[in-house]
Amino acid sequence: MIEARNVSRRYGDTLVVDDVTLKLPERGVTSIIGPNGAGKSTLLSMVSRLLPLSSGTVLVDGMDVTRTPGDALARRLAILRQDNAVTSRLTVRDLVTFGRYPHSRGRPTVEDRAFVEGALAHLGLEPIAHRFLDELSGGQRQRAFVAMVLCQDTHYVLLDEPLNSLDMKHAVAMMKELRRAADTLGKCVVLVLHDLNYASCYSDHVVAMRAGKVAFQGTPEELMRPDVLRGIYDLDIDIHLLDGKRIAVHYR
Ligand SMILES: Nc1ncnc2c1ncn2[C@@H]1O[C@H](COP(=O)(O)OP(=O)(O)OP(=O)(O)O)[C@@H](O)[C@H]1O
Repeated sequence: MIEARNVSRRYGDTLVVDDVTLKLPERGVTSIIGPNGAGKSTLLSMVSRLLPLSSGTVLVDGMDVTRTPGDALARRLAILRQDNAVTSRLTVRDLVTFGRYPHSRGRPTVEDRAFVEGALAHLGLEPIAHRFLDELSGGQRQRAFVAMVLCQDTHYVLLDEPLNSLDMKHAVAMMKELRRAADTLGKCVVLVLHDLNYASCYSDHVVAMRAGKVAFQGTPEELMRPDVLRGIYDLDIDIHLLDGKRIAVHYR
């Protein structure tokens, strides 16, 4: 389980994550939503130790992330960051193979290669596996990075805005792939999302952040109510029931 205890992060005098205490479900898909600047990425970065905590503790399966050796954490938890710049010239297959590093240490086995080919196939990357990352569109590159993260085959899969740059077809395919990872492989998938309707249709649990604090936690059904959403976004959002799913409409 991922557990944050009184976690804060400050920049100068500004608290951007403010005393957050939170337990994330051990399995399934959890979406973190909330307005720009609410602290979602900062929280995810602290959970994955990309960013030091100003105070508090993050535990992953009881291990304090600040004291756990990097390789031990990398075998339990993988993260897709928002800024996926790569400087060296890598092909898609090289990048995805790199995801196996915590297991292969740079010497991929037959099993590692099978994971790579599986991840390429699941994300529809086979036709472009030989292409260099700097020859790809934004959405193709985003899918390659997600494949790298999934290839790490960790129990905890953290993704900061995985739908960035994806068209509707690829966004739906990505969410189905993440659901598959949760449902058939039993993983814990945690993602930062801006689109409420993807959060509503594909999550088991939703955490909403606002101004550095957890403003709401619950099921999509509990989230998708105009009064709850107004409290998170300061916006009038209508909810419509469509095929049993709650759909938000905010255009007026
Ligand atoms: N290096 C930094 N120095 C100063 N302030 C920062 C730094 N990084 C982030 N912040 C501030 O911390 C706050 C939280 O940022 P964060 O990226 O966690 O928000 P977010 O909820 O992920 O937002 P978005 O939806 O826009 O991606 C913002 O006000 C941001 O300006």
